[in-house]
Amino acid sequence: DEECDASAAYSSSGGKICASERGDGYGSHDVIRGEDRMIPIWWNYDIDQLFEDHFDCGQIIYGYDDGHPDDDHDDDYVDGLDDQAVKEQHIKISDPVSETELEKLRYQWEILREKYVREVNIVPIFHEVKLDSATETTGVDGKGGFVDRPRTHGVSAIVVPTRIGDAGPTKGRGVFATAPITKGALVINLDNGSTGLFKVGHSWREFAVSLPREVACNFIEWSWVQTVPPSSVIDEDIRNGLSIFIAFDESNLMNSADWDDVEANVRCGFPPKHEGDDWGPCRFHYHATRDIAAGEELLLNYGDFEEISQQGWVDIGL
Ligand SMILES: C[S@@+](CC[C@H](N)C(=O)[O-])C[C@H]1O[C@@H](n2cnc3c(N)ncnc32)[C@H](O)[C@@H]1O
Repeated sequence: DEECDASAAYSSSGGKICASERGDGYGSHDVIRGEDRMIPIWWNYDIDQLFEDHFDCGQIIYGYDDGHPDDDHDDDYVDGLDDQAVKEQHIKISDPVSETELEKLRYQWEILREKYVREVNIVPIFHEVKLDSATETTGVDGKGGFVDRPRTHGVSAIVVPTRIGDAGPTKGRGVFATAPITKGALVINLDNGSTGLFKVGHSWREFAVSLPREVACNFIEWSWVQTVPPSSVIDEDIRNGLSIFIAFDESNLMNSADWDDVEANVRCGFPPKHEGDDWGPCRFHYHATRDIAAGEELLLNYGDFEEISQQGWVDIGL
């Protein structure tokens, strides 16, 4: 095939990469021509290769495109922010996220939830759909325009009053309290029948590559890997042990405090009854570590539930 030969490159294993479909933002037609079979080029990609090479997410996701496309993107989060600005970021009153952006996010959560229910559903999702009005305009038509579509709501894992706000140029969107939250209060309940789970890295990879580009990039950003401890010796919950999780609501917009060296105000597990005792195990509940004022950003320590090294992704096959 001439078109393929003209632009052919060779993979490290010697297979020819047919790049004729490159540049459409999906890349799912790229194949490595092996001896006698065609393997999609993304087949063995790890999470970073999916994000960078397959979807080129840096071009469309906040915080990555800072004019230094060759930089390791991990450094971009802190580029240009002095320490004081970083420390103050979580208490400043955030700009709201536009209604258009919110509609797009809600629509993307619906796409992910519906696809998960159809194709994976390892833990049954309560697929609650509530119609406010049949005529409300919401959702995108795939070309950036809006189409008429009934407004749907899923259940949210966040159980306190919050809104989505702009958390700053490097962080993207974040979750902000809209009313005071008392120390020890339940903030997030991921045990609410609205959290997806993958046990095998490759099924998560296949799910990701079959999504439209922007949804895929968000899906990759929002997924996390966690080793959940059993609640007792006879607990055989399939969610125990190493899994990839994805929430289908605004809880997946919570940013990390430990990346900015500020104190987290929300923590996975159960607060101790007596000051100074240990927190209970981190499964699916998150509580306020102190009183939180209206306007503050809700911040977790990602390090409390996933390894900072991200070794879990490697262990699960990504
Ligand atoms: C679970 S999402 C959080 C929501 C994300 N801000 C958004 O708008 O979609 C995780 C991603 O948020 C960003 N993030 C979270 N905490 C951050 C921080 N402290 N500084 C910079 N970026 C952060 C990173 O891009 C990370 O991969």
